[in-house]
Amino acid sequence: MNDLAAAAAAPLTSVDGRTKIKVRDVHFYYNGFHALKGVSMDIPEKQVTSIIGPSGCGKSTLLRIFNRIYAIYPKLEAKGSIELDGENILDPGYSMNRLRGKVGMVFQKPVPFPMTIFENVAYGIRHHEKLSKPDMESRVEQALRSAALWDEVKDKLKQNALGLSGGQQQRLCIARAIALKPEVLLLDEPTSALDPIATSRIEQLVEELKSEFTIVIVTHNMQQAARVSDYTAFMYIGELIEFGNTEKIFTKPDKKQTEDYITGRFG
Ligand SMILES: Nc1ncnc2c1ncn2[C@@H]1O[C@H](COP(=O)(O)OP(=O)(O)OP(=O)(O)O)[C@@H](O)[C@H]1O
Repeated sequence: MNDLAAAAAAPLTSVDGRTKIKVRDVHFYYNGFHALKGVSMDIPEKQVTSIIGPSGCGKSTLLRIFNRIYAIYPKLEAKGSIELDGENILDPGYSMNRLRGKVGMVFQKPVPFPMTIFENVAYGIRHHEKLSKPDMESRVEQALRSAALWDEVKDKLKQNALGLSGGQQQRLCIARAIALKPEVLLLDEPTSALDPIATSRIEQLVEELKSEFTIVIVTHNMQQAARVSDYTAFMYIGELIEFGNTEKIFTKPDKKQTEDYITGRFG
């Protein structure tokens, strides 16, 4: 590796505490289109890291690489390395099942399965583990409690999940992800379809969940990034421009592009 390549592969900043995901010189191609260009960063364990930047800059692409969801599509290609606890998840030898067990994902639009509230949470667990009925019940309860939904649904676990409000459905999707006991939780604009009250509920939940999970959140909402995250990554046209402590990024960023974006001068 020459000096330039080494500099590109180095993290833009180191983080306090332990690194959970080490991203190094990651490039991503959609059918030849170069969507991520040499992204490197360290994502700290049990902290919230947000990814911000204008539309099309590659936020969701980066997030989706963390659970290799692209692997289900032909002609999509990732290069570089993403070490999760020291092992490269981009290595084809890293099993998809193992990765899905360690990294959970919640999407922009809540997508509950058309089944009961209980089954929505139990369904995924059954694919990974064989639990007795009481163990399953307590696991579902625990996941719903962690997702701050238990009190609202405990008397209607047998009702169809599609009858819940949008905010409740999103918390159900979070419960479904948590129930598999992942170590990393990826949230792709989890509140963009929600009203302000449901949004603030999810933000509060993210704050609570970080004691147990490493959280990476993509958001269009800069106030949200400032409120919920410990670290922020600012991306622009496929490149990581700046990564650092959220307070610093929002008050004293090093790069002019970051400052222009957070002060609303572009994007
Ligand atoms: N399936 C795809 N096929 C081809 N190009 C794609 C595909 N998905 C995304 N892209 C392109 O890759 C780039 C990054 O897209 P991505 O969705 O990661 O951006 P984003 O920052 O998450 O955008 P937004 O904030 O609008 O959701 C964009 O130029 C986009 O047009």
